[in-house]
Amino acid sequence: MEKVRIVIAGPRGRMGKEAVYLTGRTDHFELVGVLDYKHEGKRLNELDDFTSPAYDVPIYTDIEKCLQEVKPDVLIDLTTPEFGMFHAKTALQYGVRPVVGTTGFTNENLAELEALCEEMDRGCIIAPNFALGAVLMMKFSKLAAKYFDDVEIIELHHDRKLDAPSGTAVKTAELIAEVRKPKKQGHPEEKETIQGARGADFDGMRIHSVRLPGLIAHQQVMFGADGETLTLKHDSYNRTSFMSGVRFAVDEVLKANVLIYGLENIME
Ligand SMILES: NC(=O)c1ccc[n+]([C@@H]2O[C@H](COP(=O)([O-])OP(=O)(O)OC[C@H]3O[C@@H](n4cnc5c(N)ncnc54)[C@H](O)[C@@H]3O)[C@@H](O)[C@H]2O)c1
Ligand SMILES: O=C(O)C1=N[C@H](C(=O)O)CCC1
Repeated sequence: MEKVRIVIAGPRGRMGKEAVYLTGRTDHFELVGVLDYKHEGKRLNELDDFTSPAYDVPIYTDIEKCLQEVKPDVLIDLTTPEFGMFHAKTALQYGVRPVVGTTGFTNENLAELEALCEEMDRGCIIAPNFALGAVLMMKFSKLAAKYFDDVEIIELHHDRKLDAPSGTAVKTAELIAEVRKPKKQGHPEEKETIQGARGADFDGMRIHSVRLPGLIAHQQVMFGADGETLTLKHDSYNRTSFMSGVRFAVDEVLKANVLIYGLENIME
């Protein structure tokens, strides 16, 4: 089997580091370079967390130079929305398929990438959550929303997280909105005595974001009806939990020539 040539953007980050280790333990993956905003000209294995010879690859700060020199098949981005968008666009323009875990993309970003995939005849996967259990929680939430119109999403993350609500919560709300009868929840005359008490409003349903040290990534989707509640809950206790989804996405993006937003679209 030919190896998949991979570049990782954000290799020193919490997720990027796990993705680098994933390439080290996956026989058909080959890390061929990384993209950082510093350390140009160094080799990744010169840095403390990556001393294995498997990580003797160049560090680039210029994406175009990186793509021209190492010619990857796939670029995995785990950075920030601003750079994630720039990396995904540039990769597609070079015929390289992006797998993006970075969250915080706007609908305009998604539309732009969708058009670029079509123009370049290349796939791109944007996965707000790579944990397979979290994807199932989202799928089950959509199923439950056919029967329950009242729902609140409570997402809980570590306190280093930049975006709120989480990409997972937004995606869950979007999936629910596809099937839920439109409804403004709560009492029609309810008033917040402290601003934000009822959370963010998405199509009349509420999203609550909790940020605490000690947490990694967690979500509860709570449905209510007369005399009953149904709670769907997922917890990631470490970042290795995301890596089977990253491996799956890399294998799938090679077969794709369109934008895939969410692993639920390719998980049967
Ligand atoms: N899809 C998922 O399953 C999933 C899981 C966890 C986190 N995330 C998302 O992934 C992203 C990263 O999360 P994290 O916890 O690893 O954050 P982090 O802050 O630990 O890592 C981000 C890394 O990006 C690097 N970076 C910033 N600008 C860069 C640039 N221009 N070029 C190259 N590297 C650059 C930073 O140096 C940093 O190391 C966030 O958007 C987060 O929401 C997604
Ligand atoms: O740690 C993060 O940041 C995470 N972000 C994703 C999101 O925004 O949904 C997925 C889980 C971890």
